[in-house]
Amino acid sequence: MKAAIVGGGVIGGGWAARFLLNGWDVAVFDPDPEAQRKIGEVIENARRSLPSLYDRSLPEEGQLIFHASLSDAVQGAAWIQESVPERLELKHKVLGNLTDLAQSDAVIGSSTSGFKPSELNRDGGRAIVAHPFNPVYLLPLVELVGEKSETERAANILRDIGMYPLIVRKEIEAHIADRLLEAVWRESLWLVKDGIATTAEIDEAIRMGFGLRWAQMGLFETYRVAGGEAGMKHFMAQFGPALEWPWTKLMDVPEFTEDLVDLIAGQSDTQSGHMSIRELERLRDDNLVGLLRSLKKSGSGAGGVISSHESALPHSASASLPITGDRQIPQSWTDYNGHMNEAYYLEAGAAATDRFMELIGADADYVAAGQSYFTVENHLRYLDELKEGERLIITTQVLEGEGKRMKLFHFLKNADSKLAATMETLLLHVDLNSRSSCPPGANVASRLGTFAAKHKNLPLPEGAGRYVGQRSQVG
Ligand SMILES: NC(=O)C1=CN([C@@H]2O[C@H](COP(=O)(O)OP(=O)(O)OC[C@H]3O[C@@H](n4cnc5c(N)ncnc54)[C@H](O)[C@@H]3O)[C@@H](O)[C@H]2O)C=CC1
Ligand SMILES: C[N+](C)(C)CC(=O)CC(=O)[O-]
Repeated sequence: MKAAIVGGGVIGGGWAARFLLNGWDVAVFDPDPEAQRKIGEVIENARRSLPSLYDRSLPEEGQLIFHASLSDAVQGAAWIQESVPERLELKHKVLGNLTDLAQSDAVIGSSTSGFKPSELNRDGGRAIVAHPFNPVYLLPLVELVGEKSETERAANILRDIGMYPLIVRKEIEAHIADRLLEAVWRESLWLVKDGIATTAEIDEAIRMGFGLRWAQMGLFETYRVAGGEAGMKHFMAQFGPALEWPWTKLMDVPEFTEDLVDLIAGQSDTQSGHMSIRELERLRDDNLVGLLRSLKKSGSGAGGVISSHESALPHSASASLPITGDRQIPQSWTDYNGHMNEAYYLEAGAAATDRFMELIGADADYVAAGQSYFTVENHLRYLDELKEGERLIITTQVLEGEGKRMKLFHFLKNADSKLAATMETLLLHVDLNSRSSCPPGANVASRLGTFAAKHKNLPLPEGAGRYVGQRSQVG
């Protein structure tokens, strides 16, 4: 599949990375002579962060091509994303050209933060609004506005690349999220202008408090909980009157005088000027990956989107030993020594055991029906360093698979097939109701038996059966 990115700045670069890392070929058209360098840097950031959200590998990267002509860029594209600056006359010109050049079944999306489809298409265009959030390669939300069947078609494509399409029921300036953001932005500008708070203090007010809540429950669910046992009605009775006092400046907009711009830009330099924009982007991305990975555990908010995208990604396969893990090492798995922390070798090995259980039919349904395996012993050997962003591939050999016992040997290798660790793990089959060991069901026993019989012909892996501190036999 091919996507064409028209305008490759902050947002176009993010779109390019999102499509590319999900296996699409990407063609870019942007007259800026620096566009290739800038997009290259955004894609580098995306490569170190997006795959770290997943415990499976993403599809192989597509091809990235820069074109000097708009018609070459859009030729054969199934998705065309316009991300030129937010000026209506420019959007009209570009979207008009795109309507003429695009293949008839291509989705044409506009990244516009505020214009409505009826404004964008005034000169005969056929674009829908596909409004993303920065960084586009990590944040799933895309607000879709436009004709129903077109937005539904677009939503399916966006889900396939791990995004969360939110179809907006009626067109309105600034859609949903930017209306909310603008209210916070407007109030913040007043607080700085009136000398109430600095940019740094406002950012602390957000990130030390409600910013943390919003990522996992949003506004209404958070306030429902804040109403205590009496819930939303009590919350509204208690805080409703304050809306009329009012606490806020509502629609007043402070004039962007030179003084106000200097004040805000100066405070922002004091607050964050010690880091370059690229460094700030990497800090933001690492934090987002950590937050999103936590949300993934509970399936909350954007974490649920990543889990459902992950479950649609194919597992890697091999002819010899089964592949039970194929993933990128997230930055959050590394430690003060600059490599993957020992605890995460166990996490990766445990995930490989879970995957092997699925392969023999001891999957989520089997567990829900009351049977499972418990790990009773592990032996991990740390043989080589693994670094942030490296690919980790795990294969598994069955050493024993009879009756209640299942002994597995996981090989943890990097992309160059260098062995970084081994994990030998002994599990017992259990009845989850009685919490005691028992033989597995016939299907699981048979599938495990097939693996065990096949792997019996393989040599015993070097290191199998070792105890802690055993001296090396070599040399
Ligand atoms: N920056 C943000 O936080 C967000 C921006 N948006 C929207 O995305 C769109 C783009 O914004 P940014 O990426 O921030 O702007 P930007 O200024 O970073 O990038 C715009 C790019 O468009 C290119 N361009 C200008 N004229 C062009 C033309 N005729 N054909 C092709 N390329 C052209 C420029 O060279 C530049 O690289 C706007 O509509 C904006 O409202 C949406 C979500 C967030
Ligand atoms: C400031 N902005 C209106 C361009 C912001 C957006 O449109 C969305 C975002 O990523 O914050």
